[in-house]
Amino acid sequence: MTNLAPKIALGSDFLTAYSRIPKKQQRSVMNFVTRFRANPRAPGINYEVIRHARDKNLRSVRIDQDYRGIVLSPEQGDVYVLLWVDKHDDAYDWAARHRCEINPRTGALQLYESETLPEDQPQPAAGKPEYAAPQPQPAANPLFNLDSETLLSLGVPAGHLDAVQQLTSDEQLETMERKLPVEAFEALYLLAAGTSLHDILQDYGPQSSETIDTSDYASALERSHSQRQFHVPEDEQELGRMLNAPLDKWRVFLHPTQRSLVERDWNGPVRVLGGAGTGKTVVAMHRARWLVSRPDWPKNANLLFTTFTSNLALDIRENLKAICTPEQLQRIEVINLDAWVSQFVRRNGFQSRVVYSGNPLYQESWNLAQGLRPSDLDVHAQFYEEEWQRVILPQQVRTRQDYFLASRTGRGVALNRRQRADIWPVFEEMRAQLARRDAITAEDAIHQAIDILRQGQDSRQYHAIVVDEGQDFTAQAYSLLRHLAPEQPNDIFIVGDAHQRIYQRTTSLRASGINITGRGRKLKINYRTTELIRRYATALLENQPIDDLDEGSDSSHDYRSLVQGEAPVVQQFGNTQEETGWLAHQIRELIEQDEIQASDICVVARTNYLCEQYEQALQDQGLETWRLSRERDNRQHPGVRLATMHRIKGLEFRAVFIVAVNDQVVPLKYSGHTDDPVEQRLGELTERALFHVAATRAMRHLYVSSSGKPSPFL
Ligand SMILES: Nc1ncnc2c1ncn2[C@@H]1O[C@H](COP(=O)(O)OP(=O)(O)OP(=O)(O)O)[C@@H](O)[C@H]1O
Repeated sequence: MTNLAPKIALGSDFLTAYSRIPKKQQRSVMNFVTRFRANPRAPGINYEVIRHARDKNLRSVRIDQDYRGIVLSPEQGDVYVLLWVDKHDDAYDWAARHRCEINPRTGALQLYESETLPEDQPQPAAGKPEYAAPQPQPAANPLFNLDSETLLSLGVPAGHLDAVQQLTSDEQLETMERKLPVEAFEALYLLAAGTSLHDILQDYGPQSSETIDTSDYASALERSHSQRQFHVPEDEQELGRMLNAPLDKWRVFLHPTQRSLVERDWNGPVRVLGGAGTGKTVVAMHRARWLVSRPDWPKNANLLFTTFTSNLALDIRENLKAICTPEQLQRIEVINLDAWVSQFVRRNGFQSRVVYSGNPLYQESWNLAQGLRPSDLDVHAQFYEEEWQRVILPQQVRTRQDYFLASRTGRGVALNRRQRADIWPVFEEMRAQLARRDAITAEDAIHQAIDILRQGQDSRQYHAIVVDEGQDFTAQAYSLLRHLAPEQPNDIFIVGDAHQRIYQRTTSLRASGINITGRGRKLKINYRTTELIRRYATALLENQPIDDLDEGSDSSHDYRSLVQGEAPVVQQFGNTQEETGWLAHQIRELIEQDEIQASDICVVARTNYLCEQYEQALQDQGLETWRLSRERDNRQHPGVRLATMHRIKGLEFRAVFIVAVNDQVVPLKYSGHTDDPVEQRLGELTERALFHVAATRAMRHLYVSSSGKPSPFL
């Protein structure tokens, strides 16, 4: 397929190279790219042949006196791909070592390093699966027992088959990373890590049975395997956005497994799982953009993009600006669900304020309701709070009669009918006390919202809904969402990860009327943390029952990071003073030696009180600090960040210090002790999940420290 207008693509590596050159030259590159995009055949653009090039289709172009761009400019077709930019000699050197070609099996446009000259390169017949390159001598204990044909189908270039078949260890494979096309390395890495060949071929192998034309670059650019590395900007605005944030690769380069979730019609609700850092939020944002930019998106219809925490909603609102046009943005309403519910019920005449368990109005009401506890029931005070949270609110038990019928599955203490009758007044009183204060729980407010919708009092509807942090939504919240979007294709798209559930208990989508049968998917590549940090964080939840938001279970055995780096550092100290001394020293080293910005370092503690203490200690040692609040973290603001484990959810930092991981702190010894073994187990799971969330925020460096007796989790 050949388009009439020239096709201009930018490579991901081009943007990385561009981000590294001085600002002044970046301006020249910007001007050049704009001119180039307007007309790549303009007389002022001189394409120079590169001597000793491994790839005969690469040319250099002049940016200014010192800098050169490297462009893939094949003879056939009208396609130009900007691959690299650098100082003159470095650019030529880079160009001499690289190839950019269409893989004859997968059809992906691939960029990789090659040692062979074009004439020495073995050429598999395009698209024909009976490639008969000279079979290399396999190693005695090969890492991969795969024939050439299979390796080609995984995206390994013909010129590297021999080297791959000679590999005998993971370490050797890692040394080949730079030489292999990114997707071929990824496929081999995952294979070596234990993913089945069948699964790898599904994700990385040929995506159709079409015969690949290795000279048709325009078609190659349309394949999702190419689009993780190469992007054709839609217009001048998009080009500007790419060059203004060259390292925010998530804006344009989706992984094929991410893109396959975003750019397609789904015949109903979809649930996407994925460990921390696998790009769930990125996928959810692209999905929202894709939906509202469709030509058939109804005029005046809106998409609801909802989250559990308000902080994440703030971030998403900001980040959507980077990928959406103003018209698309107007169609997307981003709001955390509690805020949405609160606004909705108020608009419909209910003036109650939504309150949570830490709120003084809530606490006052609770204390008064506790006065009605029967004296002869031998249960701990905490039992009532648990009963309220696990039975009364989720099932919307409103009368004594309802309570007799309510399911108490999963509660550790059995209650007979008389006992239920005896304790019911406590909960009735709690609601009455809240009402007296014009307050309502979030759960009751959701119930009210559903009632309003059921009665047709307000007919608010969205054409589609996207949910992030799906693990923290209650069954009732999902019922509400079900009422807010008509059942139709592409109606609800949910991303979540129960390993990170820190606010609620298990959810069942199907029990809330959201049927995802056949539409459950999973993301497996962690883009954020190093593999060793990922493993450490995952081990914190080993052997714990983790659900899939829909009555099934989820495992993390196929979740990986391809980023190499140092192992997490775990340190134990005799007292807090020693720990904070070490902390300040490490932070200084990161800033001075590793050149990490203070604002890219976060110290995390279990409670606000601990955050205050550690903040003071750092300030005493002369370090500037910044406490993360409910506001969006503005990285322009200087200072080492401090946050609780709850607050750091959804964020990421180059270095994370989890401090005071002490006995009685992690897990936090609650003031209200529970006797219920089920509650104890779930409480511990939540504490582990919190620790896991904190650990998975670290991109490159993770430090975990304790003083005094360490946490049993260490
Ligand atoms: N296709 C991509 N290309 C480049 N970077 C990506 C891509 N997808 C995700 N990332 C980056 O990976 C990191 C994690 O992404 P994101 O926050 O969407 O993951 P998540 O699964 O929602 O994480 P968590 O559940 O831990 O909050 C971010 O820095 C994001 O920019």
